[in-house]
Amino acid sequence: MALLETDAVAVRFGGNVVLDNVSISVEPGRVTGLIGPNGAGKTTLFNIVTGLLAPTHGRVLVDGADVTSLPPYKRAHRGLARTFQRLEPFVSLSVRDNVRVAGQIRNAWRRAGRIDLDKETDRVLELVGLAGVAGRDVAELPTGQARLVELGRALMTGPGVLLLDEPASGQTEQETEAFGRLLRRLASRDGIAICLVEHDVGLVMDVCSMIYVLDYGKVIASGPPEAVRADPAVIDAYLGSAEEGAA
Ligand SMILES: Nc1ncnc2c1ncn2[C@@H]1O[C@H](COP(=O)(O)OP(=O)(O)OP(=O)(O)O)[C@@H](O)[C@H]1O
Repeated sequence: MALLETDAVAVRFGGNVVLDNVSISVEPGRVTGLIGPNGAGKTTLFNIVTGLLAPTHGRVLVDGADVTSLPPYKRAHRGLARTFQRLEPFVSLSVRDNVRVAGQIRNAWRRAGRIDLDKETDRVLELVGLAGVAGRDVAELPTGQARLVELGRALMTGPGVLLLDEPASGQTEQETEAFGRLLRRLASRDGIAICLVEHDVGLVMDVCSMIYVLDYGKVIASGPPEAVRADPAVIDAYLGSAEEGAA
């Protein structure tokens, strides 16, 4: 069963329809891709899912429950976590403290099942590959590693659903390969339902078992990577130029 669903979500800004009848399902244990050209509405959909923006129509369901009218923090309590396209680390803190602070917040929410902060911080830093730079000031890190700090913070909340907005941008090729392995592991081993917005088509095709393609706010295709990659409408709207750009 899907852990996250959007049901016929639509949003309009003034007269501008930015999302139209968007229904997606994100299942635990899988990486689900959300791709499409710039301005297609991917970040807007994340904003609706996390509660930063209210849809004009439609619903957001987490584990079958309608959360459409819940504020962002209540959705976070239900296991939604997100990283942002624009990095927003706490620049005055070390890598370790950036990650640890998210665990403090988690412990403040959950009376039962509080985590051992130091132990969990160590585990997450190791998992995302930042143990070697834990003491560094986060402002000194290159973008690729700074993105891992964001991922580490999201993981400290113990998410059931993880929404990642262009997490590989600014990563080197090697970093992206390691990142792909990490995403697969988070899904298959920890059972997290991951939704990945990413312009690195190679990464998306590699890690996703299901992909939705948005164009001008509409889902124009969905399915496994092979089917999406071969779909003429997708090639026309996005993959032709995205893959040329990446080559
Ligand atoms: N608050 C807002 N008010 C008005 N228009 C907005 C607002 N937020 C987003 N838009 C518009 O909605 C459209 C979708 O933007 P969005 O950022 O969701 O696209 P995207 O698919 O994430 O693009 P990218 O790949 O460039 O990140 C764009 O045309 C954008 O200008």
